[in-house]
Amino acid sequence: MQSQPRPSMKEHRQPDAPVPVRVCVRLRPCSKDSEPCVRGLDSRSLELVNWRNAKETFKYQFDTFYGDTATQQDVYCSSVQPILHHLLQGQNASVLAYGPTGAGKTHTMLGSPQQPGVIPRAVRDILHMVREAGCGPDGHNCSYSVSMSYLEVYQEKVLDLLEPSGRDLVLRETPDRSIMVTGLTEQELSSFHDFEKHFLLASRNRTVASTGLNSRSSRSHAALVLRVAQSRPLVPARSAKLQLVDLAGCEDNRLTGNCGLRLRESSVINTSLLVLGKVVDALRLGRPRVPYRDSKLTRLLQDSLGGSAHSVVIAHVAPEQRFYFDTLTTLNFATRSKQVVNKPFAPGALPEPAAEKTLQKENSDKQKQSTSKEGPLVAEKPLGALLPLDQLEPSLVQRVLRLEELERQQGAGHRGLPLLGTPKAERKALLRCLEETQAELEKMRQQQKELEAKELLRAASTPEPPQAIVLPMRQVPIPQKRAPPTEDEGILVLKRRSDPGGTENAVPSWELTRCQELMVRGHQKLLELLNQGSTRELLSLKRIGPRTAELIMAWREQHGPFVTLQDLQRMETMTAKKVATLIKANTLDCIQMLLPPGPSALSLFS
Ligand SMILES: Nc1ncnc2c1ncn2[C@@H]1O[C@H](COP(=O)(O)OP(=O)(O)OP(=O)(O)O)[C@@H](O)[C@H]1O
Repeated sequence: MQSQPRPSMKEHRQPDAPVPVRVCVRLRPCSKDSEPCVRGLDSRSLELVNWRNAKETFKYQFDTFYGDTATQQDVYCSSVQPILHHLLQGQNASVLAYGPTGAGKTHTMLGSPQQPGVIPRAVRDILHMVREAGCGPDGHNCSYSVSMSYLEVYQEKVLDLLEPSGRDLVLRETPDRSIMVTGLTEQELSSFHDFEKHFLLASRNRTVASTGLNSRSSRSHAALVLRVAQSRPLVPARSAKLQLVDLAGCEDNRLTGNCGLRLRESSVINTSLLVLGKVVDALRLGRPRVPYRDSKLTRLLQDSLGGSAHSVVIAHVAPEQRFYFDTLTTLNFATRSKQVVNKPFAPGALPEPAAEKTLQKENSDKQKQSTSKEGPLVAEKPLGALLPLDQLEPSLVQRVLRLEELERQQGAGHRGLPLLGTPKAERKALLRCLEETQAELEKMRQQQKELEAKELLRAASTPEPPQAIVLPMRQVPIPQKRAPPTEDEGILVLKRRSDPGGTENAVPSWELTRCQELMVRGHQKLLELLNQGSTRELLSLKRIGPRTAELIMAWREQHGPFVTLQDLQRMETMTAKKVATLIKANTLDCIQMLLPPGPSALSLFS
């Protein structure tokens, strides 16, 4: 099946005619030691292996597909350059680089001195265009000026990169429904040299770090904003902006090996990209509420998606099998983005509320049209390298199933976007299982709340436990079964009795004391391991087998870190009893990790 022919960007349009978001996909070259699971078919389509059936592939079609041999010039000339002239007409434009970490977004947007990307090329062309342009769109003499701003959205904060202050800048909607960042520095550009000077300095302020998948991974979404202002005698000045956005990549933290701060960053990045997906869905389905405000990123991109800009999404995919899931989600995001329609207008020509309604309807009509004609198809010729099911990580299978469930909830399954082509009966069984799990989870959450409430009450009525010191012990047997007559949990530590009148040769005497503080620290250590430990570290804990370790990793990725150890109960298959046993089995070991090396006497009781 073929997609609707999409209007070329160079076509003549009515000034306020709706324009679909243009969507391109770029495939990064495959690393030497890996087999690809995706390949290009022609200049618009590509195919991705169907992991369920070795003989099938999913086929996708976009406005343009750039294979692994496409150059920076190819991408720029056919996808970005054609939208720049709109800036001189007072209309906004944006380019969004989307895709998983390490798939080549920064390469496309920024490139290198040898292979300059979209940003330097666009700046050079815009400066050239305004120098050449002698008159405005209506033929009157006018003068243009160009300025730049550079910002990043890091951990849900909008930060100025040109003059970094660490201040979270406020996003506001202007009367012409464009989004502006208050207090963001703007630098006038009169030459490319000016741009290089400011941009290079500002780039050092951008948050990048090394992860398991990319030695210079962007830890934030970065947007370069170029503003082209027109001024004419006797007419109010007007301006248009070009947003060039290098989105941070969605991250599979089993592959990145992220922990600590990197893991927290990753969780915020993944959440904002999730909201981006919801915005795209709301727009394409013509929903009355579009959740732009649910994240800073989507609020910033309000113009670009469903707004007034001429937008291009360049989705990036990595061909290696380990990126399979990310490739699948990226291609599906890109497919959904094709159904978003924008309505560019020049400032001064505000869209009427009625016109906005029409735009939403157009989005929804376009969605109906394209879903009945497009979508991943099963290709006749299989892609050589396949991903056998038995080699797939269980967590990958879980994520795919979750995706299917999402798809079902959005009602897209029957409209030509089947992700995996799961047979109906199997899909039904899986969905039933997912529903049961959801119900079970809800029940557990309730139990958790009740437990927490009880715990709070109990803590409030318990007096402070006595302080105890842990001392190294030599040749002193630990009485195993002696527990103090109290219901409180604690750690037994062997402590030297204070012996004020003792002589040098006196045999020291010892006593067992309960120490709650140590246990709290042990629990904290355990929580830290559960939140930041690698799969190997998780497996080194007692009562954690491969499946539980996988579940913990998947949970962390989807929901962020556990706040308390009791949060473990929110995971599938973890009952309150199992969690209690797990905690008890590991607390002593965790305390031992905190103590200086050497023998010590500890015993746990509850
Ligand atoms: N089309 C390409 N041709 C050659 N090399 C590429 C291409 N795309 C990406 N690369 C290389 O792959 C590596 C990762 O690319 P890049 O840093 O652009 O990924 P990214 O998607 O921006 O990742 P992150 O989201 O982690 O910042 C870089 O070394 C880059 O030079």
